[in-house]
Amino acid sequence: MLAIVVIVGFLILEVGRRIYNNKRQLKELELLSCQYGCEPPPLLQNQRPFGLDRLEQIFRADSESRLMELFLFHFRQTGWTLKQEFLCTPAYGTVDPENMEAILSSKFHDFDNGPRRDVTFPMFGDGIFTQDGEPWRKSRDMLRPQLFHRHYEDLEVFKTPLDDLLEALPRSGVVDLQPLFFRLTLDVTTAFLFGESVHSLRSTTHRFADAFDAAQQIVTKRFRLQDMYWLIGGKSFHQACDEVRQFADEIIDQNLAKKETPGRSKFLQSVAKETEDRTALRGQIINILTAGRDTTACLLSWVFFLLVRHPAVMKKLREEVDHLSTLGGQLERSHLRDAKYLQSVMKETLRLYPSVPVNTRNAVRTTVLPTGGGPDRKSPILIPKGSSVAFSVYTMHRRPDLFGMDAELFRPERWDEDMPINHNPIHQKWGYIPFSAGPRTCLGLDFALTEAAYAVVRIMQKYPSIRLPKGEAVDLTGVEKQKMTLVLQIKDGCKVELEST
Ligand code: HEM
Repeated sequence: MLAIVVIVGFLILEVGRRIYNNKRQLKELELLSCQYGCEPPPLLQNQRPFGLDRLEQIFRADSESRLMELFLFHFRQTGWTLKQEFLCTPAYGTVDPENMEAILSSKFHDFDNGPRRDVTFPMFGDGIFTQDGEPWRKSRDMLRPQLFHRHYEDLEVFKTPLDDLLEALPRSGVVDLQPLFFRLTLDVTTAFLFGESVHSLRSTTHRFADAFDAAQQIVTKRFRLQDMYWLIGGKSFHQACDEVRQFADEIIDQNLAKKETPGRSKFLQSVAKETEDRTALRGQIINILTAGRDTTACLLSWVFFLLVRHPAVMKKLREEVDHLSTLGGQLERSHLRDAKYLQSVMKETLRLYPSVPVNTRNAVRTTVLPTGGGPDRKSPILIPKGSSVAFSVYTMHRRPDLFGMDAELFRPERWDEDMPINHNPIHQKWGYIPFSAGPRTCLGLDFALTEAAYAVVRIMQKYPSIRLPKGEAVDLTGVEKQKMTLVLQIKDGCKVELEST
């Protein structure tokens, strides 16, 4: 009896303590709100208790391959910054360049990556992508020089994988380029990191790629559940992660054992020198492999998807590629950078289809974002400690007030015009961020654009005719079916009809 009284008493005290803390926290938040002139952002209305309809909508839109369209609709319906209640937890969303600047740069220290580390750790291990704070800073300082363009200025690292890709393509006929681009970028990235490609374009068995894909698929599902990620895992996940790790270890061992030979990876040797042990080295390598493979494969897939649906753009690009072919000598990175229209085609593709279309950060302390609140949606908003803020670069890149009334159209020429985004320095810097921006901006930006540009040129040089196959759908941009993993893929692939001379 006494025990029951003690337990009940304890429960009453605990509930009282929580109510008191909540009230105190609310009061503190109100005070801060007043101090900074904050007003609440518009609330995405729920139709069902606990925001269950939100979860339902997300699963339905995902199964219909139009998740990005749903997010775009939410922002258009509500405002460029919004709040939503999701399973009793408030969460924020924004596509305002001013807020992006705060989250990614001026208030960088108020945010971290939230559950990202726990969600991905079994697969990625410890590395730049899964770290925050001082360990992240150290990784970034160590990796940045390894990705300088002088390491691939002569394009040598891309050459053999591209030869293999062209070999794998038919002389003429219809082919789905998307899976081949995933193999290409795996071969390029492993060649760069390990000094030795896994040659997935040459072989019929893809042990590493299969394990990598299997583990990554589960990681994607864990991401969806955020704090409840631990519900998904299980034996198959850990098996796939073990295989990724085993494979990485094998290839690292082989490479480190090599003497000074051309096949020896400078990247691996340099990172090994600065890394404490094998586990840390493996972690960094898997992190970069993940960052570099799918993102670039998606860029290439969307480039060709759009080109075959826009013959005038294809024609203009071909003129530039033909001009490059007349230059003679070896193609170099500088030639690709000077190919202005090709650069605009890639820029426009990443505007409409940024490889990382949505991302999140978590507030590590209560903070203020500069805009999105109140009736005019221009007042600062308060972000309480622990809240997540999602940002949809996909939606921001389609804002007509930033890119013009034809923002939904694929038109590379816009990059030579005076777009609304150019009229405000914050918009100009933070309104177009396919590679993110600020202290955590992508370290592989130049590598990726060089790789993709080289692939486009080599493919177009081999095939004077690349067309849309008969029967392939031509939808408005954004209406086609999309597959959202950690990156944005084309659901039905990128089918093109090739014809070589
Ligand atoms: C079209 C291709 C690519 C796109 C669109 C892209 C985009 C991005 C984005 C949006 C981020 C920020 C992620 C975040 O903060 O949550 C990022 C980070 C990163 N990317 Fe890329 N990326 C691409 C290719 C590459 C390649 C090829 C490499 C390396 C070979 C690479 C290495 C990295 C690294 C190391 C980071 C982490 C930076 C940090 O946290 O400090 N990326 N990338």
